[in-house]
Parts: sequence; C-alpha cells; structure tokens
Amino acid sequence: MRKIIVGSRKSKLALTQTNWVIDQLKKLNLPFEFEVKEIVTKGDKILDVTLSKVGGKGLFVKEIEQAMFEEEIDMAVHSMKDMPAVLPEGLTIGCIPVREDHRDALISKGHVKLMDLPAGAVVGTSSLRRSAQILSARPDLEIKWIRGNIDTRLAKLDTEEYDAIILAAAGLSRMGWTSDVVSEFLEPDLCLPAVGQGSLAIECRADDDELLSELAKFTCEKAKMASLAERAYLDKMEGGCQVPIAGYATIAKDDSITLTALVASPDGKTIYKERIVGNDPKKVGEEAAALLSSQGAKKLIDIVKEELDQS
Ligand SMILES: NCc1[nH]cc(CCC(=O)O)c1CC(=O)O
Repeated sequence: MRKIIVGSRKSKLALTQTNWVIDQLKKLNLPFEFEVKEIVTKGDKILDVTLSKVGGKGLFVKEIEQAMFEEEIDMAVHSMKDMPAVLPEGLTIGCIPVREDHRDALISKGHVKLMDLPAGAVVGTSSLRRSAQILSARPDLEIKWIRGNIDTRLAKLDTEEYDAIILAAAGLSRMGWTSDVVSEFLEPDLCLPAVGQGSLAIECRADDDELLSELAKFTCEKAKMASLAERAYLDKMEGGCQVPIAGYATIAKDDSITLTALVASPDGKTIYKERIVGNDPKKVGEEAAALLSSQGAKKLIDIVKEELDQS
C-alpha cells in the first residue's frame, strides 16, 4: 500500500487540521497509509512582525511546497485563506473538504457585542480586513495589533489591555473551543470574511493522478465552487495582504453562486462592496473584481501599495 507523506506546519492548528483530514480520508478506505511530517516555515519563525509587512500569504506555504516538489512529502493541508490566489506550476489544490464556519468571531470581556462596546474600547486583531470593517462600523473603537496562535491570543484578552479580540470561528472550533467562548459571531454584512475563510485546501503535485483521483472523493462541491469564485476575485484584485480585501460566496440550491466582494481603505472610511450572482464561479469572481475596480477599488489598492513601498 502506498504511503502518503503529509507535510504540516508545526502549529497546533495546522496539525489539528492535518490530522482531521487524515482521519476523514481513512474513513473513506482509500488505498493509502498516511504519515505526518512536520515542517517549520518562515511564518512560524517570525512571530513579532505584522504579517503583511513580511511577505504575507506565501510565508506559511512556501517551504511546504518546496518539500512537495522534492517529493519529501506528497500532500499538505492548508487553511484556504493562507493560500495565494495562484499556485506554483506543478502543484494543485486536489481537494476542498466541506467548509467550516466562515464567520469571524468576537470574543470580549463580559461578552459585550461589537455595537455595544464602549467608545474607546480596544479591539485586538492583526488583520487589516477585520480592522477596516470594525472601524467602519465603529470608528470610535481602538484597534491594537495582536499576534500569536489562537490560545496565546485568548490568553492576551485576560492578561493585556484588550477589551475584545477577533478570531476566525473555524479556527476556534477546529481547536476544540465551543461556541460559548464566542461573544458574537460577526455575520458577513458586518464583517465580510477573508477569501477562503473556514475552508481547507489539500495541496498535492499536479501529476500525482493516483492521489488526485482518490482525494476527489473527499471534495465538497459547494465549498469548491465558493472557493473558485472567491479566489478568482482575489486573483484579479492582486491585493496581496497589504490591503483590506474580503470575499464570501454562497451556493444556492439551484447551484447559482452569490459572491459578496469588498475592498476597503485601512481606516475603513472608504468601502467598495458589491454582490454578483451567476452560474460560472470563475466568471462571478472576475465580474466582481471588474465591477469594484471600475468604482475605484483597484486604484485604492495601488495607492496603499505605493505608500507601503515608501515606508
Ligand atoms: N490568519 C491565520 C489563520 N489562518 C487560518 C485560520 C483559521 C480559520 C480558517 O481556516 O479560516 C487562522 C486564524 C484566524 O484568522 O483567526
């Protein structure tokens, strides 16, 4: 029986996600054995700098992809939202399992909801997407950067000067936290999720037909369609993660796709947001990007990028 080596970052979330996928695949009785190989990535080594300043999304993925090319590993489980829009030639997303909760979760002292936080309350996040949308809804709040894994951030809520923090609901639930830790699930109209948030991407070599055909059995069609639409949008916006970008797609019973897409200025004062409905996920994503661009979103992205290059 072929042994599939599954590369994983060493973080608790990455290992939990990897082991969950392996358990699910085992239930499908695939003709494989699995073995996990831990890999330390650059993103794991640099924990004290804002993610957007040190290269963003690719950071967690690169070393793992290198190991895949060198055939040290055969597949890897990533959070979809950590994946760049375009994969290197020779690699592919072979499987997208059913999507976890797509929402952001507010965790606050005293379980106060976002709109009920007192003026000047300090909200911890390192996500430009979250901070822009929070400031748009509540310009009177203060954003304070926070880093570290989920457990560290939850601990900081108790020990440091934060009144609330925001985390992805999916990460919390995968790590075994129940919904009672959450003070408010932020619905997409309040805080549109990151492209891919809540979804996993199982990456493998594009020519590994044997693995690909088996992995296909574990793909969720709805999650795949949503991802295609959201990532087509992300690709066209070319925002990297220096600019607040969000995108969230749902699939209706008739298989039509509704994509809500957003670009914001970091202070949340300018927001471009549109909804596109269609039947071809890629076209829906591209249409959303074209529409937002025509309104000025692309220009905003270029300005923010330029400011960053000079700083
Ligand atoms: N940015 C880090 C990251 N990447 C994926 C998740 C978990 C949630 C998911 O799969 O979308 C998280 C934690 C968070 O944003 O709170």
